[in-house]
Amino acid sequence: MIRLAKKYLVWSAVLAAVLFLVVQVSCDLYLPTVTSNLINNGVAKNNVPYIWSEGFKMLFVTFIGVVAAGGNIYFAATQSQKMGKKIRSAMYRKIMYLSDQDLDKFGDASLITRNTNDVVQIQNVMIQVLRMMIMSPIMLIGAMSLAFFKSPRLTIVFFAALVVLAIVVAIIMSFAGPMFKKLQGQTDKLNLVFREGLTGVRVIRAFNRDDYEQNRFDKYNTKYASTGIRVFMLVSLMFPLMTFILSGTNVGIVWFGSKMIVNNGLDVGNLVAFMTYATQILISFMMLSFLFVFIPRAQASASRINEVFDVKNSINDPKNPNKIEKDNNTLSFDHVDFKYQDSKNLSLKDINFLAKAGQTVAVIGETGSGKSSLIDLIPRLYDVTSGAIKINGINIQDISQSNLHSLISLTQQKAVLFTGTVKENMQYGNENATDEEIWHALDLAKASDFIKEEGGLNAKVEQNGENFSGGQKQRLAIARTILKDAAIYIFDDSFSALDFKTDAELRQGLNKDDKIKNAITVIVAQRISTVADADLILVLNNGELVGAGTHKELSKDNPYYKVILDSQIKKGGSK
Ligand SMILES: Nc1ncnc2c1ncn2[C@@H]1O[C@H](COP(=O)(O)OP(=O)(O)OP(=O)(O)O)[C@@H](O)[C@H]1O
Repeated sequence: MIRLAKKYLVWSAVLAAVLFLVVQVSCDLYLPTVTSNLINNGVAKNNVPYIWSEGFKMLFVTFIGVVAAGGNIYFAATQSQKMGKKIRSAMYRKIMYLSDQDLDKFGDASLITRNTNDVVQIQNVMIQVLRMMIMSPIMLIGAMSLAFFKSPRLTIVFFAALVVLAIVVAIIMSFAGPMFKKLQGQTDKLNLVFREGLTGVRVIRAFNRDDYEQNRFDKYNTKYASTGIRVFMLVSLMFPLMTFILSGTNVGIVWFGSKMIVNNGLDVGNLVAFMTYATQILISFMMLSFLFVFIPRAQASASRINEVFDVKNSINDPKNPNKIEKDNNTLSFDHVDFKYQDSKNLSLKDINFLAKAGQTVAVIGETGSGKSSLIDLIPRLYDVTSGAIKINGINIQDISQSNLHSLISLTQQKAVLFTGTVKENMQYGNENATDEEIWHALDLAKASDFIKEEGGLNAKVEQNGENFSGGQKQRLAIARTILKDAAIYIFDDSFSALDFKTDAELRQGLNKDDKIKNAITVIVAQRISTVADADLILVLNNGELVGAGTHKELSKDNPYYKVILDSQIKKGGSK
């Protein structure tokens, strides 16, 4: 947590919070002395003018104390909130730059918990640190010295109380600390199950697994709740125990104090002041102990946040990058092997091919054969395990990622749309695109008809594009891809949600478009009809390239391609 505080707190504001606090504590510590004087020299001696002057002094000191407390709360609250804001943005920025490989290590649910719940834990503790953690020690030392000054013998009473209090706090903390850590881990699991349930709600209903999922959620929810109940019960125990100790201390002070008034000539005013100091000391100690209960919880959150900040991006830019311009480009795979981090086997083995500007490369193969993996390597969502991917003969690892991404336009298997308008979604592809260009892209993607019906470019796109059908979402994603002026257009199984007629019309349209005609197009598909026109068809089987050629060549003598072809002819789905 210190590391996060060092980086994200503004030290001048922290200093201001401390200064206000010092003023507040000084006022709080001075008040019992004024009270004591008022009783000893005013009330006891019936000196009314003195009572008035000390009374005004008390009011003035209280007013200054309240103003200083306000100042401290202002700086403590704004600093802790701003710290939270900065951590959230920094973590979001970090996550945006991490490769898929790095993100896979955490999982979505955990990253969301870290960026919300964990940051809130730190914010909550930080405001207390900027108040209590600074106030309590000053108050403790100040009140102890002043109380000792008033009556050294009576201090023995609250020293005894402090020892009892310390033992109680130590016992409670030793149990509560690990439980708070456990609670954070359980929050992660709860969020994971909740998120899975939410995204898979249709599947759950279709398979009638509502009860099963409900039970699964309840299991984690119960675990979370029971840890929560145990830890908060434990922490709540501190209140009655401390009140008991506090009251006992006051009884002790009054007991011994009254004897000392009779036998040793202790002033009544000094006894009253002493009791106030004793209360201040015990309350400061209580506050400090509470903080020490909550700090381990925030510390656990801070470690989880730091884990994200500490991840070294496995995909980096070179020190002296080459530059590739968008002009008559080539794309080649040169003995490419690829293995996912946690996987034992290679997902792609020795892939070689070359595509030139104006050509369409299609990738076909059965489920799990490595088609998406091959596509994901081109924009460096993952890096090759060995071999090289080259554009214009230059290894893509030798150019900057921004240069690489400027050359590529991609539609992924699952169409992703953002909340906003159709126009805003389209401008992801090209932020300067005119309405005319957007309509042209929508026309090509066979999306203009339903967008007109929805009310045009300002039609709303809801969360995850849920106000559009699967096929409509795909077409919008395709339109966005087309809108970008790129050297390589990639469509990962993007045509599968389209009917045969739309699929054929859309591809014909693409072939006529000036931008796409002169670029390299890479299409992943399951249907022979989608790939048949391609200049080069790559057939993948179990991560290996088992065929490369045109439809004519492959249908003649490639057994793998023929199996796919035959299966689709039988289903009546061939060209
Ligand atoms: N993130 C991942 N981590 C580990 N293994 C993965 C990951 N993604 C895919 N794989 C594995 O890599 C292999 C190739 O998967 P890939 O998604 O590339 O196949 P695909 O041909 O695109 O399949 P589909 O047609 O079903 O989309 C599969 O064996 C799969 O289990």
